[in-house]
Amino acid sequence: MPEPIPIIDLSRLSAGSAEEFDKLRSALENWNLFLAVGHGMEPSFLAEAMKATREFFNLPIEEKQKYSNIVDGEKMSMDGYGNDMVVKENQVLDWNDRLNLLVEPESLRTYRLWPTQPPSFRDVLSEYTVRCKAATNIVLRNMAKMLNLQEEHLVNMIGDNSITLAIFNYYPQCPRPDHVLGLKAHTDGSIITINFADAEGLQLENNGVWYNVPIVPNALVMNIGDIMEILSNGVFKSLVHRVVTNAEKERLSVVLVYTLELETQLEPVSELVDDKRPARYMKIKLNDYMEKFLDTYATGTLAIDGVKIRI
Ligand SMILES: O=C(O)CCC(=O)C(=O)O
Ligand SMILES: [Fe+2]
Repeated sequence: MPEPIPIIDLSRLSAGSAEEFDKLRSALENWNLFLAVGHGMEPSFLAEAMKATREFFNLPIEEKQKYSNIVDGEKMSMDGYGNDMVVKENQVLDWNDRLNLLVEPESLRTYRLWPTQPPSFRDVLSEYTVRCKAATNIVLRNMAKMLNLQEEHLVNMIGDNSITLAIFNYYPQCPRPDHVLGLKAHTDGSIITINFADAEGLQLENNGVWYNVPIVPNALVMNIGDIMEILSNGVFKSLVHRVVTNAEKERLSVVLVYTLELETQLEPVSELVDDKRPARYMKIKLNDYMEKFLDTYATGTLAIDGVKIRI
């Protein structure tokens, strides 16, 4: 049994604590994930964000459909309310209901798809976006140090046009939790992902074993995504995770997925490639990677496996 999933205090990290830095390093090495406290968001603010999410999903279906992700009756857009795009005959569907909203860059927000009910939803999401960014930047500065890069290297890669997606997940009670997953096993197409959930259900894979990610009040779950694995030339690994269903309880999660500009050529940072450690991932435009990502997600395979260079 490995050590328990570590809880990292971001305020200690930003104050330069060497002990917290080592703890974060070991969390990332052993789990590809950690729980973050000291992120500066008051419990009352997090409760408000969760309440707004719950109130949205509690709306009548006709109300939620106003934000549907279906364009012209058939195509699905990245933004909006609805389930996964069904793109394959053999697709395994998830037991969940989702709302996806692009939150950054602000110029690309589709406010038409931002719920007006509950009335607090928009403001809470805008504030949540700003406050999570501060938490993410603390972690990215420390991860850059671990890679022997300049402290701002990763923070600076997230430019003004980088895409951040908010994903609101609702998992209804499920009569047969032994038969269906809330979300099938996957990695995130992110640099880093921040997840705030109201109940257990998230599981991570570590050396072929599934572990429950505990709920620690007011802690955020932060995990490594595919983009970070590629940028770091495999030093950091993208987290394989899934969500199980529950017969008695419904569950909600609010997830922020940080990516780059869609035109970015994804490849390992040049400082991390040399003769001793050649590039382990193929070069690919983020846009193209995202397309592969949706395709592989649908069939339950991993996009990251498709860009690994076998050495
Ligand atoms: O609901 C959760 O806790 C996880 C959601 C997730 O993994 C995702 O939206 O990518
Ligand atoms: Fe995920």
